[in-house]
Amino acid sequence: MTDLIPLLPDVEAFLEGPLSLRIGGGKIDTAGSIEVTDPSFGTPLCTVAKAGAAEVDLAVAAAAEAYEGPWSSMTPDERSQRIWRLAELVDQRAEIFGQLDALDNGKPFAVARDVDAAYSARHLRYFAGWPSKIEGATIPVSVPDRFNYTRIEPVGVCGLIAPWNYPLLMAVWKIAPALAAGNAIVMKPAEQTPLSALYLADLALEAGLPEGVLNVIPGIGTEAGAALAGHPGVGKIGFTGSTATGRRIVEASMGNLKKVSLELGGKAANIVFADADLEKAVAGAFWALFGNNGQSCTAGARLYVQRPVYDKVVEGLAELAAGVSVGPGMAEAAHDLGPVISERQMQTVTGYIDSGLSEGAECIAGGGRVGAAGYFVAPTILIGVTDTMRAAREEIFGPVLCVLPFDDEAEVIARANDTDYGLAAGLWTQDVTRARVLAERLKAGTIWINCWGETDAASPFGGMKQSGYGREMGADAIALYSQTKSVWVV
Ligand SMILES: NC(=O)C1=CN([C@@H]2O[C@H](COP(=O)(O)OP(=O)(O)OC[C@H]3O[C@@H](n4cnc5c(N)ncnc54)[C@H](OP(=O)(O)O)[C@@H]3O)[C@@H](O)[C@H]2O)C=CC1
Ligand SMILES: CCCCCC/C=C/C(=O)O
Repeated sequence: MTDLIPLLPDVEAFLEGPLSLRIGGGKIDTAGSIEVTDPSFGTPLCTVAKAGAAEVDLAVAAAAEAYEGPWSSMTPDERSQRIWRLAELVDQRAEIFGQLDALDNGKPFAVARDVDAAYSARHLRYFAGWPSKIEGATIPVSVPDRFNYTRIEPVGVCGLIAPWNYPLLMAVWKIAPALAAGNAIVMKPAEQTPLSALYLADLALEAGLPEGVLNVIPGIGTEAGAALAGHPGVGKIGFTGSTATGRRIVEASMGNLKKVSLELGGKAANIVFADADLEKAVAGAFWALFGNNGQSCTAGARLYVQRPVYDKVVEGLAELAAGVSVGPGMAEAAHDLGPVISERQMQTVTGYIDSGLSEGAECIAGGGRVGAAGYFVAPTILIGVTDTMRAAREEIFGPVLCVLPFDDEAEVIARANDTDYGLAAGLWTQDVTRARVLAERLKAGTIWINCWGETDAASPFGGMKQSGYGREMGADAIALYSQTKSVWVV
């Protein structure tokens, strides 16, 4: 029997509910509900309200009212102060957020608190600085006796759709710039992980955001998500999730031609050259995939290793895999990884392992489910993989690393780019010229050189090709949630 961290009284009270929709500053109950599962045990965790199309209408109306009313009439400084205050509250309640994400996502509590919650607070703080810096320009037009300038204005109501892999952080990646640009929000968290977003909506009121500025409506993607994406009152959708769902969102958005930004799937190539600092490269490549249990769009899923160091790298990876500990999100004992998100995801992931093995790959670590309770998959390393195998081409989104040897630079660039995705790529080398050339030639929105997974609220993040479009974070994220107006004066 695993000892579990006791629930904080605030978390117990929150889970007792009602876990209603947060709309217009109020709590709205619904006829239907979502049963949320604890993936660490595969048991029921709680029941939350489920938004349908009618509740999406309500939430969009509440957001529109808040946008037209108190939110737009605040000065940039007043908006800044409220976003900053929200950041402070996220920091102060990091333990609560940590427990909520550990419970419904399964990630280790310490990670949820020290990474997800801490980065979320930092993200909000960065964007809290923006409202007073969103500047238009005076334009040197060649029309005599005319003055032309631009205003950067909010879109209005933004629909934000989040995934389950970083429940709080992915929500905040969108909420923070959308608020900073002056928009009102309807956020739909993933059905598996609605808790931290609901709690954030309560904190937003405490931080002084006017009622209706941040509405949070748990619901099913094909119902509430689709209704939001198709809603004529929504001017912009910010989405993170699968490429397949991204396509559906674009289709649904066409009715009113709303702006859309998409942060989608990936199958990142991570390249270890023979001249790399191997100790760093092996550990870096290991956690590039196994961090967050492989459930990251940026996971370094295709590890290309130059042939002279291939055996040594494989040996190092296997040693690291043998030392990894897995456990329930709320386990008292420190551990590295939790379960995958759901029984369906566990089947998907183990299915990819089986498909790799049936196509001729060899498993040198892990290989399938761990235990009979909860959705645990052992960290799995496949060698003998070829570029054409399904496990090497498709996004697995779980703890499965494919290791592939290569000979020279031109070959590995071509193989790394031979994918429909283009979110991230990385390389390990001590040759600066090679690093510069690969940074140019790899077709991905983020390139990591001698590191992996670094992100910062100030640095743009997003994909090329079918990994999506639009850049979250930094000045680019403000542009995603703004529109430019040109004003002519006589
Ligand atoms: N890029 C990334 O970070 C992510 C990639 N994925 C990939 O997607 C695979 C499947 O995971 P899944 O959770 O189904 O991912 P989805 O892309 O379907 O889910 C992401 C979000 O989109 C919502 N959604 C689903 N269908 C629609 C729709 N038609 N219109 C609007 N919103 C919708 C979901 O709602 P709900 O879940 O409530 O139904 C969820 O909030 C994973 O195995 C992984 O490969 C998944 C998550 C994140
Ligand atoms: C601690 C920061 C992790 C950010 C990882 C980025 C992944 C995004 C995604 O999976 O959507």
